[in-house]
Amino acid sequence: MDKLIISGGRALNGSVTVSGAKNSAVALIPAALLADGPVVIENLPRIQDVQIYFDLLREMGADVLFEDDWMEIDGRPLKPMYLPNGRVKKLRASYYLWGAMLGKFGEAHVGLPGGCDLGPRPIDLHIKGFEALGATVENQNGVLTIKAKQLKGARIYLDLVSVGATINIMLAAAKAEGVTVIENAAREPEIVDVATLLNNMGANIKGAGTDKIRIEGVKRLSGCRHTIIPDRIEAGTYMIAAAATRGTVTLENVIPKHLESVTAKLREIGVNVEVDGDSITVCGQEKYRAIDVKTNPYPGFPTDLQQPITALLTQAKGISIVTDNIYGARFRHVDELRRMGASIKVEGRSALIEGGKQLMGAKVIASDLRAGAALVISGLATNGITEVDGLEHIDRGYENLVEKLQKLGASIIRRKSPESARER
Ligand SMILES: CC(=O)N[C@H]1[C@@H](OP(=O)(O)OP(=O)(O)OC[C@H]2O[C@@H](n3ccc(=O)[nH]c3=O)[C@H](O)[C@@H]2O)O[C@H](CO)[C@@H](O)[C@@H]1O
Ligand SMILES: C=C(OP(=O)(O)O)C(=O)O
Repeated sequence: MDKLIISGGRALNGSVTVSGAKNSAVALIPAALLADGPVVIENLPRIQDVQIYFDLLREMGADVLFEDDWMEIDGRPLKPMYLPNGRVKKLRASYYLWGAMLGKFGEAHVGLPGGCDLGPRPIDLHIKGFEALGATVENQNGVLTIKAKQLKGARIYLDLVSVGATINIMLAAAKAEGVTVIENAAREPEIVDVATLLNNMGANIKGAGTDKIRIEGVKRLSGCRHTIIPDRIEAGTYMIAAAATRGTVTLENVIPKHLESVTAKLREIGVNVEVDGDSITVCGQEKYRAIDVKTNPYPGFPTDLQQPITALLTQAKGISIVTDNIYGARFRHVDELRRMGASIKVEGRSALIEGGKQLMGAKVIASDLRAGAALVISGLATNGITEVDGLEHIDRGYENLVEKLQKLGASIIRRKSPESARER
């Protein structure tokens, strides 16, 4: 397997352009299948999750072209085929094929998804949503068969705020008969992005970005062009990396509003953050304060930056408490940070970090995407050599990570395994 080799202790300096959002991309691609015509999606990140989706669409028989940062998708040749596992297990967002196929054909046969192992990731709310729209849902050996003669709009209250369930219901309801109202909907920017695409395709969706979304079903959706929003999680990762290495980094192509919770928490730690139009400059400082961080649905602090900010807080003198209210077991990075000398205790859904100790380079393994980001940040900020294994997780969500960090002055290389060197 490939590894990252980081020679840490150098400040990151310069500017970095943020890519299109992973969690939008992987929802917009299946959404495009609902159109009776070609949809062009621009600003797509070149990441593994997008590549897997591209391969999946080809496997399903869609006409699809993927060049540079855009993809043209024509779902007209598609048939409601059986997708039990294989690629659908390689990413979380294959769950959107349930909503997209159900909305398009009135039936879907798609296996349970994969994605980051963050502890239990139930799908009961997705099922509840499809059933409320009049579908039957059967789980046969890990494959969901979802069917409806005619999807009918309904009022659906989500017991928990769920990004995936909110988007899946929007996909299924866009062409349903009548009006669907999602209450306690997720408000993440990626939901607004998906609603924007669907509306450009001819859907009638109001309220995306609030906790009440109203979808009036339409008969037909057509092709259009859409540009993906910037990835707030990628941006947040570089903001935290700049702070951890005491560098000065400007992030270009961001929507600062999407990063307000991150900006607020970095300022509380003592990092200087300046916002200017669609760029943010982060200026690291010598000394940091220990703080508490609680993850919550948007606009709260994102769980996807919980692991990276934990890495930064190992440098803040005192005790910080990081609580993950979304994924209470998302702490597999902690053992690896301990290997680097961090003093962190996990109690329930919180990590207690005794910061201010000098970390050291070590051989560590990324157990999931953002654990990988946390380990890279620690490696960059720590004197000595850090080797990060488990790159298949990092590749799922960060476009050109090594190149972007090298441009900021980091000493980081990807060492190819003999197998992957042979493949090239
Ligand atoms: C592809 C994608 O967009 N992934 C994101 C999405 O994941 P994902 O869509 O899987 O996460 P959800 O927003 O659905 O999960 C939020 C919470 O609801 C719970 N839940 C969810 C669905 C369900 O049917 N039942 C249930 O109990 C989950 O266990 C979790 O505690 O949102 C997460 C929370 O912001 C992010 O970490 C992921 O990066
Ligand atoms: C958890 C994440 O992704 P996924 O839901 O795709 O596994 C993530 O992006 O941090």
